Amino acid sequence: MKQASSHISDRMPSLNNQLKQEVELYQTAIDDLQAIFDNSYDVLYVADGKGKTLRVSSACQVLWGEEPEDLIGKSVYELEEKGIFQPSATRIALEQGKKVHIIQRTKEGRTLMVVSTPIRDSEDNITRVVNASRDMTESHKLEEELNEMKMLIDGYRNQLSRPGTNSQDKLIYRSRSMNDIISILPRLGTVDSTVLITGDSGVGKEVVANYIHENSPGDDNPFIKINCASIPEALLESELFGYEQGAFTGAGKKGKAGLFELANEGTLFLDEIGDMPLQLQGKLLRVLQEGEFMRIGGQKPIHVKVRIIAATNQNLEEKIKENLFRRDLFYRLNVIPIDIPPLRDRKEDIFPLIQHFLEGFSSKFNMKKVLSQDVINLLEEYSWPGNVRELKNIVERIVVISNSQEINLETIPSYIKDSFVKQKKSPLIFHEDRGSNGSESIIPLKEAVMQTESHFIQRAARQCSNLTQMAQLLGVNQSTVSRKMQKYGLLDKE
Ligand SMILES: Nc1ncnc2c1ncn2[C@@H]1O[C@H](COP(=O)(O)OP(=O)(O)OP(=O)(O)O)[C@@H](O)[C@H]1O
Repeated sequence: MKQASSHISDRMPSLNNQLKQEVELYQTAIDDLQAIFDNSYDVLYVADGKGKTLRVSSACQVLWGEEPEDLIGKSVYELEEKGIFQPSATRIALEQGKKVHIIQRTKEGRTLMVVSTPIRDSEDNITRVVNASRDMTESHKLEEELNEMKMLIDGYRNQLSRPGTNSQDKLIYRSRSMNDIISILPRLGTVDSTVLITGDSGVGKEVVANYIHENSPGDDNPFIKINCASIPEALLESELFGYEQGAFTGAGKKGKAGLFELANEGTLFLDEIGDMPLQLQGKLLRVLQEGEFMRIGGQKPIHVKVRIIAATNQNLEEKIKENLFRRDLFYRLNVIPIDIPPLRDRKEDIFPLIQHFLEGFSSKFNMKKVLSQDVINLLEEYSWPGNVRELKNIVERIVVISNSQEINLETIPSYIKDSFVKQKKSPLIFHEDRGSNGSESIIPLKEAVMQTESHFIQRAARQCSNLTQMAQLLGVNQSTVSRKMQKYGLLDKE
């Protein structure tokens, strides 16, 4: 025994040396591992089989806003509850007993992709969970921006395919009243003042709105239209202002940009503004005044620069009296009022419109159609309660149903012909005056001749664009037309 102990003591110096070397080796390995731990591209986080934090990279400060010493020793369950990270990858890996990939949000507002791997001992117990967390905040933001762009594109596509847009329609007019209106429109394109277009249904309010946009310098900026009467109130709000994710049951996962966002830097055409619900009128007024609004369920205001063109066929003053339209919104919209007269008050437009639609439908249906003079006279004298829309529909109808190349009176719907019978007036001659007792008044023949001349010259003037055409139509020479126009005060005074 004595011999043996002396033998060990003989070897002590060399054993000490060996141990020292091994300790140094371990120390170097630990230092290397620590360096890898701290400098790995992913932030590493190690917990034990109960979820207690054992070790964490020094970069944890950036991701979770905590120093390593504040985390080490703490349970991941406790940290998750405090919202340091949500959800805990370690907890999920322990629950599922296998490697998991999750997206984690941190209290610092970061988005992490975490791969959590459980390590098992020889008896298959989980002794460690190693998490590698990668900061995805930037790429997540990019993804959100991409989604936003996709939504914008969807919105634009939606608008482009939305039925009822008629930006292809040319604006046709010859009357003085329309000429006065149209002449100011190009100037409106250069300013961003709000325009309110009023007029009966079908007079061409939307065509005028298109014209303003197309004749403005920013005509390639968005021009978005919405009909406030055709969409239920709840839907109208989300269409106009958009919503955040989860704002209401059925709201899309990613939220949605509204038309105000889509129309940014461009024009939003609010058709049938008179039908906008009161609650939304307030929200619209705020956008007009402050240039900002919030999406439904949103917290942060969104700034937009949108030019508003609104249109209505209702009497907004009346609606204000009935407390159905906000007076302050009316004033804010009515900066540039445009009132389009009904077609019956601008008969000079009827013939060029007929010609325009006749050409359009003839070429659309691949037919060559002309109207008889009787038909033209009748259509010119009709009162067009549905205005240009009705005229367009009638022209389409008679082009389609007439068998012959020349469209004659038989093809005209009877309600148009009957309207003259009811009024006891002939579309082919001037209106008959009635005396105070209701009987037809007799006027001197000379005056009757003058009235007839004046009437037919006016009618020819509506159909023709120059004196030569008028002379041809009336079967006289140009100087006669000119002289008679002067006589009846029908020449432009300008
Ligand atoms: N001056 C015009 N020139 C050519 N087409 C016109 C003109 N005015 C109206 N139209 C046509 O008549 C139809 C009705 O016009 P529009 O939709 O602009 O009327 P609106 O006043 O906006 O009607 P509503 O009040 O019912 O919305 C459209 O097909 C349009 O293209």
